[in-house]
Amino acid sequence: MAEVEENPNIVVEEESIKKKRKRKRDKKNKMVVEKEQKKEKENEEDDEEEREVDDELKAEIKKEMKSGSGIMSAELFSSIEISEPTMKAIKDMGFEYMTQIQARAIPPLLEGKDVLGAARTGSGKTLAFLIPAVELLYHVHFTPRNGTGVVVICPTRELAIQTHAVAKDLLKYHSQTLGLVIGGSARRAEAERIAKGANLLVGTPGRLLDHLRNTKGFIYKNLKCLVIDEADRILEANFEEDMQQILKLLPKEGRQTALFSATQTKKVEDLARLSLTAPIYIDVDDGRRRVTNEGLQQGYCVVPSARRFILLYSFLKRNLSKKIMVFFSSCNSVKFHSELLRYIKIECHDIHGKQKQQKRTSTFFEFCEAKKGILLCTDVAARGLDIPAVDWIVQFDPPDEPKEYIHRVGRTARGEGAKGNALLFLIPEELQFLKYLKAAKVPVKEYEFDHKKLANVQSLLEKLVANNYYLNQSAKEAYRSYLLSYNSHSMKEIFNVHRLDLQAVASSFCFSNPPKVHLNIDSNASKFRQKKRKVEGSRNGFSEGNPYGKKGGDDTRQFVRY
Ligand SMILES: Nc1ncnc2c1ncn2[C@@H]1O[C@H](COP(=O)(O)OP(=O)(O)OP(=O)(O)O)[C@@H](O)[C@H]1O
Repeated sequence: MAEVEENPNIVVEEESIKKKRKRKRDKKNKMVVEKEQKKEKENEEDDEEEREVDDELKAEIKKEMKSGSGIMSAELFSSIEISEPTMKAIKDMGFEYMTQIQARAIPPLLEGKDVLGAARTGSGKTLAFLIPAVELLYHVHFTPRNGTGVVVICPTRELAIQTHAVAKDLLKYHSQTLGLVIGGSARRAEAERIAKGANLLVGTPGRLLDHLRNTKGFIYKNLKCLVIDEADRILEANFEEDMQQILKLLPKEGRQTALFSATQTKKVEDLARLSLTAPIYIDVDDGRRRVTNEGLQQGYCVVPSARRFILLYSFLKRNLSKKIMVFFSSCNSVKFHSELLRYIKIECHDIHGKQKQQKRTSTFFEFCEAKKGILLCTDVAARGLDIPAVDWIVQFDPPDEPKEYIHRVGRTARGEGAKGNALLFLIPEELQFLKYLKAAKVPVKEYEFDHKKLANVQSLLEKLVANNYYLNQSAKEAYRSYLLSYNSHSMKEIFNVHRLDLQAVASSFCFSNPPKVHLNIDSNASKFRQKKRKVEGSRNGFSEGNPYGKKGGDDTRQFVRY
């Protein structure tokens, strides 16, 4: 060491090394500081960017709200006064922002006002009426001893089951009780549940009336709120008698009433029956240029009657990886077509009103869970059902009116940003229906299909149906039901059974000739035929002298009228 100290050069050298090291340290520190500053700046920029994205998102939601194209609102559930247990349940469902119908309908309902709510399919109407219903029961401290405080009426059993399930989730952190009453299920178990006290009761009209009349211990004198889902349907003729009786039995004094639907009724006579008090009419989609969802691509194809099934078969075969619902006009037609498709190795589910409820329910849940598959159904599945991720809605038989078309296609493209497709089959005679769809603000494009690409299986199918007794019976019933439901179509000027070419109709049910079936077609038919003949001649050969529409001496078709 001494040697080192004595050597000035070395000392100088040490000094310079120290300086160098210090410079290096300083440089390093400077770099670290600069790096940190850069990072801070970047963070600030990120924050700024996030704020901008947030603002953009909010602006987007607001813009959508204004333009009416989206279903979401910019309002948070937390911005309205909802109890903690309900709020917790909503959080569990994963919802933060309200949909537009929820933002507009929940506040007046919470205030106890009567509401008529209209918003497109899949826009969250169920929670719009269930949240205030649950809040009402909670705030008036309903206990099982008080009986039923809220009744929710749905037109179909599956919809009631689904609404009951949503109510169950919403009541998760509440002490209030819940009940479900639907036709086709065990009446006694339902009665026991009611007698124990079901504060919120969901049901279909017939079974509800049955319990109101016959179930001992059903306390409904404390009813505070009546909700009618798919109100326009419930107030239609089929439910009229049951509804009249239900409304007679339920208390009116101090009762709140809420009506919801995608196609809301405005008929004064419907509303008068419900004794509404200064109802608030909320139509979220008022002024929108279309009534169906943005993400829904809709088309129709014109197909000769005889080729309808072949087109359906070819379509399904090409889309086996998709989730598809096919609508028919009768239970028998669903039954036959599902049997036929299974025979020719196309797996499918079927749901219709002639099945046992247990089968209907299990099919419904199976199809809900399926990633792909085909469900053949009647209009029993047209309204309200929230089946996840349906790709295609095929209307093999036309709906009774544009309103039903809207509900059917509403089973796809549900919720914000969802996509879906719809295909309507029309025979050339039915093309006028498009005019009515247009008037109802439903945008449909023509989808062309290549006739040459259709499967060449007609004669094979005819052989199959001719040689299989059960399939043959089923086909006959389906053919008959098709004609009967065609005859009862509400838009008779378009869907006129007397204009149908029966030979062609029979072909689509895989018959080589129209089968002999018993029909009970209205007597106005002959008047229509006479009138029609004068105007455009007889297209299908019906006349007084030829009541079965035979097409000449060698016509072997059999068609019996009663
Ligand atoms: N606030 C929300 N945010 C996000 N999704 C929601 C919200 N509210 C409801 N949903 C979801 O939107 C879907 C459609 O809701 P819902 O079944 O109530 O529609 P709807 O308006 O009753 O349709 P329809 O007219 O066909 O009966 C459901 O899957 C539901 O869980």
